[in-house]
Amino acid sequence: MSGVAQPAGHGGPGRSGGPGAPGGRGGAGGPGGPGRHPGATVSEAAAGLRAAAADRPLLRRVVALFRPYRRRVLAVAGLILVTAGLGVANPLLIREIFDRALFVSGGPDVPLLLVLSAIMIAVPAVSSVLGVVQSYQTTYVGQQIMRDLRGQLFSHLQSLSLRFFTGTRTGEIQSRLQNDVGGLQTVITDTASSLLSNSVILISTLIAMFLLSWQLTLLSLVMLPLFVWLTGRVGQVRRRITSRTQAALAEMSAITQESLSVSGVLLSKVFGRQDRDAERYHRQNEELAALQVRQQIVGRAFFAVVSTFFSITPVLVYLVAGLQLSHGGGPSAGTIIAFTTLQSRLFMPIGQVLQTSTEVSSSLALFSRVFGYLDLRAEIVEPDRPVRLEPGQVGGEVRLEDVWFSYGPGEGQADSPVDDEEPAPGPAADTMFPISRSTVPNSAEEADTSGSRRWALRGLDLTVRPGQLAAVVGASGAGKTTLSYLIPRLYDVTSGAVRLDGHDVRSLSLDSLAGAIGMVTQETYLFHATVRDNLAYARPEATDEEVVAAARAAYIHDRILELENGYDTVVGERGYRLSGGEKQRLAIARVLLKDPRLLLLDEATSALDTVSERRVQAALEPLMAGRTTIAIAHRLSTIRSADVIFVMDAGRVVETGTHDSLLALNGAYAALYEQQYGGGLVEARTADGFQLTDGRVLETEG
Ligand SMILES: Nc1ncnc2c1ncn2[C@@H]1O[C@H](COP(=O)(O)OP(=O)(O)OP(=O)(O)O)[C@@H](O)[C@H]1O
Repeated sequence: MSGVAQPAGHGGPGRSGGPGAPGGRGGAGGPGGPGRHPGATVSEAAAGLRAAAADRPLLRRVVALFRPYRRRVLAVAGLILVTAGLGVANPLLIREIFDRALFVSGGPDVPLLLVLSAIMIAVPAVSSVLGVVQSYQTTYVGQQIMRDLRGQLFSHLQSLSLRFFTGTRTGEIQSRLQNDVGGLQTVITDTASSLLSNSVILISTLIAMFLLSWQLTLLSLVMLPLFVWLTGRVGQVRRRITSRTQAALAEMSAITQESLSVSGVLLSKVFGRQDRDAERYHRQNEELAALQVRQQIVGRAFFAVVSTFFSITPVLVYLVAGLQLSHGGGPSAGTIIAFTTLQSRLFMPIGQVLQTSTEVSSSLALFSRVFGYLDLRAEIVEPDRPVRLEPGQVGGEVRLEDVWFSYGPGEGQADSPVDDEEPAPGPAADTMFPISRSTVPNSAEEADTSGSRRWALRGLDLTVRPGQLAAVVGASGAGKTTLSYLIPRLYDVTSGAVRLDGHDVRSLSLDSLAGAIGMVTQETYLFHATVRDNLAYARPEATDEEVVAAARAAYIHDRILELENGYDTVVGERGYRLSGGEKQRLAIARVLLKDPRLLLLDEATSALDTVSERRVQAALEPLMAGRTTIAIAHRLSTIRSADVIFVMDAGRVVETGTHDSLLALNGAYAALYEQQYGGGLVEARTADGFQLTDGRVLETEG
């Protein structure tokens, strides 16, 4: 079976990077993924760098992101070279001013002083203007790349099957889209340009210093190893704290998503677990606050050390220059001033280059997390030359042939490594879905004992002819919903085939397949938008009259008119302002508007009260008319009027027939009819009782 997969070795989806991570350049926690324990540091950082070096393909991929913007990138590089180079001009000019214009025999050379001063004013002014242009270009390129990545990621995630979404926490997906991609912004805009500009500053400063005095330059470099060591150490500590900060941020975002969503709030209120959720949140919150304090302090301590170096090194230069002068040689006053000015330009770039190099591995980790999502293999893909079903020509025959389906080795885990997955059957033509029988047990017993897979469907065969109403009945967990998911390819079969009008659904174009099928699921999802927009989602080009006609047919029109703003009323996210039955009727109207040839209906009566139940039932009648309907049936009337009933048990169809023929069989269906429908007395079970077939209602207590 194929599956969406995440390349092994990258941080799991449970952790997110965060641009909010203070002090960090949005770096993630290194290739091992954040959230690692503090402890090993030098070897850890070294391993990170080795991993980064080994990650050539990743680097190439990162570089490829810049390709569409290469002209701008080149322009930025040019600007960086110029501005960083200009930086050494002023210190050198200082020497000229001191030695040639100010302190010369016969008094200052005023004309030269004016010329040099004018140049000294012009250089920083030009440099600043170029700096602004450079910032604009860098930010622009960074933002474009982020936009591209976000767009790609969003579209790609949309193309993934339900398997991915059932196996991944929503908070985590959001975190990758926002925090990880967001975290890359600083990496893209800052890391590369800061590496380049600091390198240029460093090299140009060193050259200028050597030109002024090689002896004093060597003296300045004596302190360097200590400085390098210290910077590296601080970098490691900061990186470790950043990793933990990101882990805390990701956890907090997942907790927020879980406990502050409508369903989450409902659940915690009903179970009285708000305190526990709050405590979990507070724990992470506290850790985050403590980590941020540490991060600030480490950063501050680092700058304290850097400024101490700044203060100390000129003193050394003065001392050595004094010694040289007392022996009759030594530099001029202008040289000393120019030299110490240059010196101050030396340490900051060294520190930043070192810091950037440790951040490179973090940045790569962040990239690999984003690429990890982009690399998740879309399970549901179109063949190269898909068959298009023209809307008017769909007959509506559905056939399942020896269908086996498992939610996967990881029980719905979308991001298990690719290697663990079996190869997907290549979708091409109808006859091109050979499944190695070795992957499919010969019998359910074999499947049971193999232990490696739980089969939700085991060798299902069924045919629903065009225009038929097929009822699927069976105990909870029998596989009814799963069966309905395979027809619109929300999942692909593990083996066997699902055919629509004789075409394997895997050979059809995805939009024509979606166009042919309408689905009313157990849980109705409504967007945070107006009633009209929610209805028109099915067919954006529908006229107002068509929308109203669909609502009327679904017996929801009058209720809509009672709402505050009628069709323009905004229904809350997930439609919480409407009752379950009203939402179902809206969902029915939505599908009516779409007018699909094939209807998949999950009749969820247990969430309705008896009054809504009757209304929904009335709404369903026009919906089922004139199309092939496969109903996961909970209403006796649906079952009785069905042309064919499939009785499912443990992933198999155990009986097939009409109501009468199945009763005569006196098997599983007859037992279900007796138990669930009181031998024909009960029409449907609802949240508050039983709807009886003679129209009466039996309310259960409580
Ligand atoms: N996303 C999933 N991941 C793993 N297993 C799943 C998933 N969804 C369903 N299952 C399992 O597959 C089996 C069939 O489930 P399915 O939802 O199709 O049953 P059902 O007959 O529709 O039940 P119900 O009437 O309660 O809705 C069950 O054992 C269920 O636990």
